[in-house]
Amino acid sequence: MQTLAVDHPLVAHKLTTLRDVRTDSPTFRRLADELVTLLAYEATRDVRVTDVEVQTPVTRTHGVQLASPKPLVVPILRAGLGMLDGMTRLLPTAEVGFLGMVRDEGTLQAETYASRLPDDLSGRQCYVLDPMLATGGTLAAAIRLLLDRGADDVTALCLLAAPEGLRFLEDAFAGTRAPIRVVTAGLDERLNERGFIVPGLGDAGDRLYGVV
Ligand SMILES: O=P(O)(O)OC[C@H]1O[C@H](OP(=O)(O)OP(=O)(O)O)[C@H](O)[C@@H]1O
Ligand SMILES: O=c1cc[nH]c(=O)[nH]1
Ligand SMILES: [Mg+2]
Repeated sequence: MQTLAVDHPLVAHKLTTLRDVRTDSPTFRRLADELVTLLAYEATRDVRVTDVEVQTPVTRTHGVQLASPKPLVVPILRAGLGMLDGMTRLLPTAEVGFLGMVRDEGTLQAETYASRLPDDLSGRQCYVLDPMLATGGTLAAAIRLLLDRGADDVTALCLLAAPEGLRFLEDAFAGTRAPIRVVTAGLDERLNERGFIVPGLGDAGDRLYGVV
């Protein structure tokens, strides 16, 4: 597994405001959206393309276009929905699948309550969106679902990742043939006793959409 923490002053600036407890939901949503577009630039570095010819007003030349089959973007509900527009802005032709997952705040185990994905993901590059990689249980279950359907390349985009979660994913997918990458805007210190990322930004779903 490869991990990339995007090191860029604009990313750091937006992430700092996102963390701030005083940032309200509308601002949080806008910043999350902007951050994803910056992360997506790095996360799609290996997106598959094919060579094409293009006629400019001056001459014919060579270029590329996104290859088939189209990439699949998979936001993990609820908080991952806040990253979808920022991603599809950069990859407008991608298809979108959905996974609904919730972590039991007592046991920290992830449960899948909704799944709307193509049955066959053979040869598909998949981009999973989830702002928080904490214990890694949610993301590991999501990546496993995609690999089981044949995905051969999975990149997760996270706003924050904890070292514990990254280690969990490393162990879970050690020896997996398909490339697996995590691209994050911030690599935080640790998890606290409630499984929250420290310093973190709190509950991403609540900050985006309100406390449920
Ligand atoms: O790495 P983990 O320990 O599994 O935790 C991370 C998960 O927890 C949060 O979702 P939550 O369960 O709060 O659902 P929500 O998006 O509906 O708020 C977050 O959005 C991740 O999906
Ligand atoms: O810090 C955390 C951990 C899990 N889920 C969140 O939304 N925040
Ligand atoms: Mg939540």
